[in-house]
Amino acid sequence: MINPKSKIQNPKSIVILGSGAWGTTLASLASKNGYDVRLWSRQGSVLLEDILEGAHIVLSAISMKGVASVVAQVQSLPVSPDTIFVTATKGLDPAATSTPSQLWQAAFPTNPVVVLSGPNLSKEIQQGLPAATVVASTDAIAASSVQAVFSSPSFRVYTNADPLGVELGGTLKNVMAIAAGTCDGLQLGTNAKAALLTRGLTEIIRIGNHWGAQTETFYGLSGLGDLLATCNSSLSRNYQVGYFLAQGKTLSEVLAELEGTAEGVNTTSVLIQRANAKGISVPISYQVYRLLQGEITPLSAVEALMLRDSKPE
Ligand SMILES: NC(=O)C1=CN([C@@H]2O[C@H](COP(=O)(O)OP(=O)(O)OC[C@H]3O[C@@H](n4cnc5c(N)ncnc54)[C@H](OP(=O)(O)O)[C@@H]3O)[C@@H](O)[C@H]2O)C=CC1
Ligand SMILES: O=C(CO)COP(=O)(O)O
Repeated sequence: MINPKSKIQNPKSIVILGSGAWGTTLASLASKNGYDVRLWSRQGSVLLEDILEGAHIVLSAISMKGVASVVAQVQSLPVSPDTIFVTATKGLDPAATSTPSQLWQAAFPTNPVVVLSGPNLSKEIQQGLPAATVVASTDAIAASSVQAVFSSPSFRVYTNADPLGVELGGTLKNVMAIAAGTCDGLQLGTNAKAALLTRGLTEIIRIGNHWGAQTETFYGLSGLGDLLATCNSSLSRNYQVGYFLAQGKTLSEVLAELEGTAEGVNTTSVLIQRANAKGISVPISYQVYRLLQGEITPLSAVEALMLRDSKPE
């Protein structure tokens, strides 16, 4: 349902929370478009309350582990009811099995909330390579406003009215990226990779539908698009986790050497918790879970998937 509650049609002032790889990249895109962009980090000297003053758009690029606490901090401060919140986090909250946009919307029930997600490896975007993304909201005006902030000749932004589907596509593909990295690390070949990604997408859609997202969203940029990008790129931290596990490293060794956040590790646990509670079949995610828990080797995960009971596609 379209719920046009946004009153800001021409935002000028953008605050970006989180100065990691993605927050910095998005700040640069909006700055190049002439917006007044303020980047906040918990390690910086500027107070959150000062930086938020007068913000038309507040975009969170905080990794999942920090989202709930940052939401609570922002909620304790005076924020205009017209401020548009944008979330670019690709994770699931362990405590509530909520998505980041659900956390923001619960804290700010009358503000517009927009999800930004797509096949967006930040290093490529920083190099000015062409890319596309999706901004999704039940508030069409808010989504269009955010589209204008980030659109450029090298960054094509589409709107979408299924924020949950867009958000879950970007989040759940991280589990498959760990599986894909493992597949490549074991040198299982192109057929295996194609089978993995195709069945992985089926699994993502099954979970997404159960959660309330629309099937067609997962065939778009934020679903299939991000699945292809992340599962085929050594730039992806989630892919790297799988790849190095297949090389025989332990998860702690891999995470110690990893540059930035691999959200898929936590997402896998939250997903399995939810799938078990709701009785959803998630065979690939379950093997990723067991691999991350150190319960099985990469090769035995492959064997477990291949030896499942025969079934129709
Ligand atoms: N990098 C990419 O290519 C893309 C990333 N994303 C998603 O964006 C999110 C961020 O990713 P990325 O920027 O790469 O990750 P990074 O690890 O580079 O940055 C994470 C950011 O979150 C901040 N943060 C973490 N915990 C807290 C907290 N408790 N309070 C305040 N700030 C906190 C970090 O602050 P500090 O530096 O102080 O620790 C840092 O600014 C992830 O969900 C990721 O999946 C989405 C698309 C592309
Ligand atoms: O989400 C991403 C690309 O769309 C980034 O992937 P990683 O978090 O695995 O690096």
